[in-house]
Amino acid sequence: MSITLTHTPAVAKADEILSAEALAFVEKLHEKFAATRGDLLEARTAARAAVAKTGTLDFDPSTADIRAGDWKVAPAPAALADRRVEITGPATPAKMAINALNSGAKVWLADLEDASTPTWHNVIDALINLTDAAAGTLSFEDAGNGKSYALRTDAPLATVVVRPRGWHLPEANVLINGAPAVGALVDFGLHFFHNARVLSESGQGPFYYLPKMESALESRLWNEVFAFAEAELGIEHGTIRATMLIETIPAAFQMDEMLFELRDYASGLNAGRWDYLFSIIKYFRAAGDKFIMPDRADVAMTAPMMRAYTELLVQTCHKRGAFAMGGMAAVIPNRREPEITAAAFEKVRNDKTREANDGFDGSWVAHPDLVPVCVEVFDSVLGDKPNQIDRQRPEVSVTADQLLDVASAPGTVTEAGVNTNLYVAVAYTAVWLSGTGAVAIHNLMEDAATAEISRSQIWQQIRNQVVAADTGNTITAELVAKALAVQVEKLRGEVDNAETFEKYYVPAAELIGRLVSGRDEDFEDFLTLPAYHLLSTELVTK
Ligand SMILES: CC(=O)SCCNC(=O)CCNC(=O)[C@H](O)C(C)(C)COP(=O)(O)OP(=O)(O)OC[C@H]1O[C@@H](n2cnc3c(N)ncnc32)[C@H](O)[C@@H]1OP(=O)(O)O
Ligand SMILES: O=CC(=O)O
Ligand SMILES: [Mg+2]
Repeated sequence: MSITLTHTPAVAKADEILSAEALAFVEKLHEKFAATRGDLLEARTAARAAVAKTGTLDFDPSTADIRAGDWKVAPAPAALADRRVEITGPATPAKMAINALNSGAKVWLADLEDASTPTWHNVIDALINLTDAAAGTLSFEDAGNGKSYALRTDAPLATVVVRPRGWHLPEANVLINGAPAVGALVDFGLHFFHNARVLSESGQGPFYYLPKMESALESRLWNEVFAFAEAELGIEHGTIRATMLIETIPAAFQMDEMLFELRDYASGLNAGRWDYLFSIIKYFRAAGDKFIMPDRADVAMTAPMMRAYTELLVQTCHKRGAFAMGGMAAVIPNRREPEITAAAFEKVRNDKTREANDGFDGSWVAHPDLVPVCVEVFDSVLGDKPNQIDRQRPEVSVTADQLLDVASAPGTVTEAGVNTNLYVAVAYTAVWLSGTGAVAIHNLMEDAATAEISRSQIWQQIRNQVVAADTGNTITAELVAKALAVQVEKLRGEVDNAETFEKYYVPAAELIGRLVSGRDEDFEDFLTLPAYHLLSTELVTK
């Protein structure tokens, strides 16, 4: 094996993160696990192809004993016993990390995934910030406005739970035997190497959120990675805790199995609603009318299929002694516009109230100003208790048909929805290419998961010749091409800087134009794969 860095990022302390010992550890992880990861990615394609043939999915009879068995996951460590509010956000720039740690949330999901563009600079700066946070030394001076940021000492900081990249993403700046490294193993490996011991000794721990998994075998791979990593660094077995996102449709059929595979490490499951919707569209994109998703703005968590998903998640988690974590309401406040903030608070309060009443143990917010809203709701349901894991849901009985009941979701497909999707998909992709992985667009948080819905919906609508409810027009490739041109011109008018527009918006529009075509050969498994190719070749953002 040989490991090579193609660039050294211009970040202070990069050399410490990329020390020879740390890189040797990452190399070992690759040696042992990269091939299995490759096989599992191929298995994803085969699994989806099987579903495309039958047009359905079901619980696996061969794992019925795991679903019926009486077993529990490892107990929660004290630092993760109360997760009533979790703030999510990127770990770079450092000011965002500090704002999240200081926000009053119990947990900070430090995101190297949906909310992060994996430029080499971002990856390394995030890892440096996380390492400084673990050491308690993180601080930041904003050169733009002179504002200083420091970790608060008057109240507890949020417990850090790091979300590495999903299994699919490569890391082009680390070559192992000449091939790009696995992004997830770079993120996890470097974070664990530098922080596992210091976090464990300070009453926290090496805690992770695991995204976008599609099968229990992928959880098994993480289990093996964790056991190996602990043994390699002399950390006690079972120190790591992992919360898995249930954000793909095949994973919804394997919640028990995924917890079982990671039972020494599992802390809970999270209902990652945005990627979940994307995954349903992706899986059933060519399966006809039964699976046509209404406009993104219409799909609510109260839709029958989303109720089935969240009810099953809470029931499964609590049966196994695991946390059930709620998801993200995408509305965000605006400090300059009180009416928008009031509307966001109201929507988030409703969303969290439903979750807390359903039995979730806590939930996510995207912005510091939403922390008190979520706390208030969960306080009122939890009372003195740190969580409600003891609340069993024996009355819940969810079937495969209910999980797949897209047809009963209220809402329609409209041309207005197509236009919004095109606008958002291009604008988000451009911002992503410029190095920022989450952005507010029209008072909604947009990240990789929400943008995936936007672009995949249009592909599905073209492919299935959906008729728009507002205009009566059939959504065709030609109609979308014209609509895209209009949205791109709108964006051109809104972006002040012509150079920025040419550099990021033009390639973003070209990419989205291809991805939405409705042709099989243009549907990419993840928007971020071709976008990352652009990033690491043509844009070469370091
Ligand atoms: C589908 C999923 O996976 S959801 C999880 C992944 N997505 C995310 O994590 C998105 C998290 N949220 C964000 O990134 C941001 O809130 C955005 C991009 C949506 C909006 O950010 P901004 O436009 O900067 O919001 P705004 O101007 O209101 O921010 C006010 C302050 O709060 C800070 N802030 C906003 N959101 C966050 C956050 N999530 N974490 C930490 N600080 C934050 C800003 O940095 C800013 O700080 P400052 O006053 O010190 O400069
Ligand atoms: O990661 C969360 C999601 O909703 O996607
Ligand atoms: Mg997600």
